[in-house]
Amino acid sequence: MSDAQDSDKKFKDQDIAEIVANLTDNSSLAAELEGVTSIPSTNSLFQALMGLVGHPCIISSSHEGAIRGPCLEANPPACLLLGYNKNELTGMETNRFIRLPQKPPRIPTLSESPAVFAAEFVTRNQEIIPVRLSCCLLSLGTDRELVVMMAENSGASLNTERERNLQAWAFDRLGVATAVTDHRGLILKTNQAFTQMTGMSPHQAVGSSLNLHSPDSTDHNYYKHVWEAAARSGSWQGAALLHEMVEGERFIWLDVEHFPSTGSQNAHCLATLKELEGSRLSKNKIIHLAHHDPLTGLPNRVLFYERLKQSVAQAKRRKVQLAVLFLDLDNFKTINDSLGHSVGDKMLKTVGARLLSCMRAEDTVSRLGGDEFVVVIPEIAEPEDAVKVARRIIQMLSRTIIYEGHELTLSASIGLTIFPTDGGDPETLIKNADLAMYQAKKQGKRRFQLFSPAMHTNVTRRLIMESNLRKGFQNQEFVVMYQPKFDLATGKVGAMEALVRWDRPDLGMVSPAEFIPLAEESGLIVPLGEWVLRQACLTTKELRNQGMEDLVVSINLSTRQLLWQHDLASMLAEILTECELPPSALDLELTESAVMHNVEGAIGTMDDLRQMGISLSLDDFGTGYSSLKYLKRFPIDVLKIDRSFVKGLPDDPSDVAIVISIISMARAMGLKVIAEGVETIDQLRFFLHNEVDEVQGFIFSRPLVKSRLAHALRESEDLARKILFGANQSN
Ligand SMILES: Nc1nc2c(ncn2[C@@H]2O[C@H](COP(=O)(O)O[C@H]3[C@@H](O)[C@H](n4cnc5c(=O)[nH]c(N)nc54)O[C@@H]3COP(=O)(O)O)[C@@H](O)[C@H]2O)c(=O)[nH]1
Repeated sequence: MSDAQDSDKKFKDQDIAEIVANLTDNSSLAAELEGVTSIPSTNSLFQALMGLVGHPCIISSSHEGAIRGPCLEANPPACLLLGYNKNELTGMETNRFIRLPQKPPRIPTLSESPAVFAAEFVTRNQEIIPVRLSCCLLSLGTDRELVVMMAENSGASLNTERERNLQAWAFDRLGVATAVTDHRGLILKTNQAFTQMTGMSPHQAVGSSLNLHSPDSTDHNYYKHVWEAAARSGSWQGAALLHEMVEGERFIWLDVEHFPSTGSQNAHCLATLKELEGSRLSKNKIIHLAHHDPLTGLPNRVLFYERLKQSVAQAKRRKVQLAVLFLDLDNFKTINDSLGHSVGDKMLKTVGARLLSCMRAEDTVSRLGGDEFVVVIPEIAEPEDAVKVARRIIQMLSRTIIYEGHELTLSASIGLTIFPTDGGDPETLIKNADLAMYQAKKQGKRRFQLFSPAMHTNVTRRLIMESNLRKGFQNQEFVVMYQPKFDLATGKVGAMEALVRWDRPDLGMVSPAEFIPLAEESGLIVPLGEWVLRQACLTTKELRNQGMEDLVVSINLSTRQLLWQHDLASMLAEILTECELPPSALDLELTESAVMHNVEGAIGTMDDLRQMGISLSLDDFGTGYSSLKYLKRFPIDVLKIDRSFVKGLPDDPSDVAIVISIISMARAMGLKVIAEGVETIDQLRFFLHNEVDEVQGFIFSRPLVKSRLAHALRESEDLARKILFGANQSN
């Protein structure tokens, strides 16, 4: 028997009533519970109560009246907030997911009012969530004690309590059977309609999987395939066979929507289950529905695996080669987002039809979901045959499609694997084809790529680096350095740019150029970026307190932060308030490529930030699209000339021409101009002569560590004035 079960047994009914009353201030419920004499079992009542409390509730071991030891019980809201399922949380040391204040208050017993204090939850993805913990101590009679805690999220960005309650209430009363699951399909929360349909109580459901099978019960990995497909494509729809608790088997229509991870939160899924009435649909029709993509009519992921399995077995028997082509459309999301889903659907149907038209009857063309298609050629004489097919597909797809007045051009990236060289089983063949497709994308899209084993080494290296990056963040190995920007008119430091570094115990300082792209890809950029923002604002406040009253801090925002972090503005407002800084103390540097990634989305966020009073700089200007059409629309204050153009100054005529036109353009638009990467006195003269507002570069100062920063900034200011006025005079 586990600790948790052991301790549950020892709860007294009166204790439970008191816990509820203490934590939820619901004295009438407590009174009612005290009066109940025929409670079926204390354990089930306790479980029900834990499920009823809308806030995250946790029961942990205790030592000398403090929260210490493993977690014994956690309710669904706690699992949801922390990103773990119940089985994972039970038994986990509480200090892994709760950070207590340095001096936590004494935790009183049940007969007293609960202790209420600020603490932090650390989610599975290392996101820190500030919470208000209400705790009381429950003595088990012997020398054992437990702590019962209820958390309220104290983050400013959260909705009001009423809104949260309303959402929970609405979810529970939705007429459709619905479950929130983790990314693997483990249930975290269900509603009343779900209980009615499946016969599974919330207590039975949470922590387990849906009892779903393929309609013909043949595919044992059906559940896994469905959740994988939803994760890859954003959603999955199809028929399934539900094994119910009470009534046996039933056909249902399953719709799984994937809610992506934000880097600070794990991915979740929303599964809705609807009746598929057997009387109206024949079993054959249901089986067909379960195996075909409703949009294109092509075999879906389930049938594709089935066919690939058969083809591989046949190729083994006949000792022939087989080819798998994994195809992903290029920039499909942009088409969907900009022209709407009906245009997107039309494109997918066209792709399906075109693929079918260039394959033979014995080949399998299937849609795995989203914009992913796979082609299996069951027999080829040599790999070159598959290469020819890949070329034909690329050519065929690139023919223009006219739809509702839009002239659309499609392209795809294709990864190729050959059986038996690149894999002896369906899973390996498809995994390696996917890897090769990823390489084709990286190399510029609209191309194909044959798999090579070296791709694995690259991926493994990337995974190791990603895991090190996460560990490094947990172990606080990151530091922020600051590089001053000098006002050319006064020689004073008007601003400083915060630049993050990874100080690895084994390798020393690692440049952000190496780890920021990986942090972006893995989603770690969100918590890391927030940490940089907080550190930089705290440092700026300290410097302002030490006499640099108008100092501004520039902080780099990555693409992901700008475009996908929906709480960016509220998070910035929170940090500024916390650090007691006015918004004018903050300048955000956005790269041209980040902004161009999604122009409309970026402009929306930029407008919000500008309205808050935060200034915006366009970084690396000139290295990307440099579209004047867009530049005019961007709500920015500063244009930063990229150091790649500064490098050749003042001798390289192209650099001179580019930099002078950037400066005149910025002037015409009323923007401030900053030059970065200024290293030589000649470059400085050039910018003085061309009346640039500020410069940043090694000529005055390299990035500085935080200790003695005020002193170092003043020293660099003295040096700048000497060099500047010297440079001015010799001009
Ligand atoms: N999203 C985030 N990106 C960040 C963050 N911190 C840094 N970065 C980006 O990483 C890139 C590389 O930065 P770094 O190695 O820190 O290089 C900066 C300066 O050290 C360098 N610099 C400055 N002066 C000179 C010089 O005279 N010569 C020379 N060779 N290099 C110089 O330039 C980099 C600053 O570039 P920019 O941001 O374009 O102004 C870089 O792209 C950073 O943006 C972060 O926290 N988040």
